[in-house]
Amino acid sequence: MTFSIDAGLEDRGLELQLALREGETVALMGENGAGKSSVLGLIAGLLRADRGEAVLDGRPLFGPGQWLPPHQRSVALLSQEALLFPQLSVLENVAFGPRSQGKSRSAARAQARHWLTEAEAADLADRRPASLSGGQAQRVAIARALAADPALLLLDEPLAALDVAVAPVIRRMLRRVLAGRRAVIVTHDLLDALLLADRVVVLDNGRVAEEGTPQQLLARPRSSFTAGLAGLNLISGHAVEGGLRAGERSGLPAGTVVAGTRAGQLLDGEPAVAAFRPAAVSVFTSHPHGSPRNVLEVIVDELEPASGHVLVRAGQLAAEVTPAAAAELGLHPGGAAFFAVKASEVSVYPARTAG
Ligand SMILES: Nc1ncnc2c1ncn2[C@@H]1O[C@H](COP(=O)(O)OP(=O)(O)OP(=O)(O)O)[C@@H](O)[C@H]1O
Repeated sequence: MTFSIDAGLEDRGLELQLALREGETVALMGENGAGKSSVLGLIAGLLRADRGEAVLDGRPLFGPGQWLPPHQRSVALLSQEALLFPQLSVLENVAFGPRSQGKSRSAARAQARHWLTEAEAADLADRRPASLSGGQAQRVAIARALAADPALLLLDEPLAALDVAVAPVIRRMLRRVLAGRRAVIVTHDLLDALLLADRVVVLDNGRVAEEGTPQQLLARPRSSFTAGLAGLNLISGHAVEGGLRAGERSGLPAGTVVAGTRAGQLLDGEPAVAAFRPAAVSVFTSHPHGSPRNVLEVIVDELEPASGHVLVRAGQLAAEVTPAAAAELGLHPGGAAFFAVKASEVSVYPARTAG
């Protein structure tokens, strides 16, 4: 029992392959505009692909000459906003799915009560949507999505519109109901990925840039997006003996070689990345000649307070210094600086996941 999609949608720049195992929850992440919501739209049947197909448990959702309308797909889409039917009670909202699948009124209601209980919203059964808080409405929306017994659940930033105080409670509930369930969750939040997903797929410009367990991506990020989540500096380029020759997209002067320690199988000339912690970077305002370290000349973009430290941002790089050091060095946006990092602090590994 699997789900797979291999499809393209030209005017959104989408071109992707994605497959889910039985019971697997995948977090779809990436910068704004990377195409995450469009992928959900294709799967749910709100958008039509220009090419390709999607198959859910052996049934084509769409493909050459095939098109299943959204309500026949056994796919439920939950968005940021709960979008409940305002004229129906909470119980009727949740019973709507089973009822339209032909269940009797009493069976549909029993199923609705079950899922309201699962979503920790049983006490809201008789309320009208207009009287619910954002968190309560989202619980009801989750119960409604599950009550339809979808073969695939799609969640588009389900916690994004919620109060910061409510989101953790709903996240915990989602963790329980998503366990062992096949789902795709679009999120910007690392916590959602860590707590809700078995696997993370990172989209960049409509294509899969990277994938792995949340732990794998955080330990060895391969895109600027995941490096940002992991709080690491990332330089992309090609492996050379003893390190990495920075590529054009690194923002470093052409030909810059960053010395580092190889992690994993890597051949010279292979696309690779170098990763290091901002805390491993020492900052100087004049060139630290004679240093055995990598020395990168940068222009400071901004200084950002970060829990007891100051993050010195320069292009795609960051260094962590103490507030006293930032003051002493006279660092300021637009000023030149040198970032020095020991080769032993720099991990160099393949830019692509093996396999
Ligand atoms: N209704 C639309 N009509 C045409 N193009 C759209 C529409 N919505 C999004 N796009 C374009 O499709 C591409 C993918 O957008 P999409 O909303 O899927 O990305 P996303 O990763 O979900 O972004 P975000 O994190 O900002 O929600 C972008 O180039 C976007 O400008």
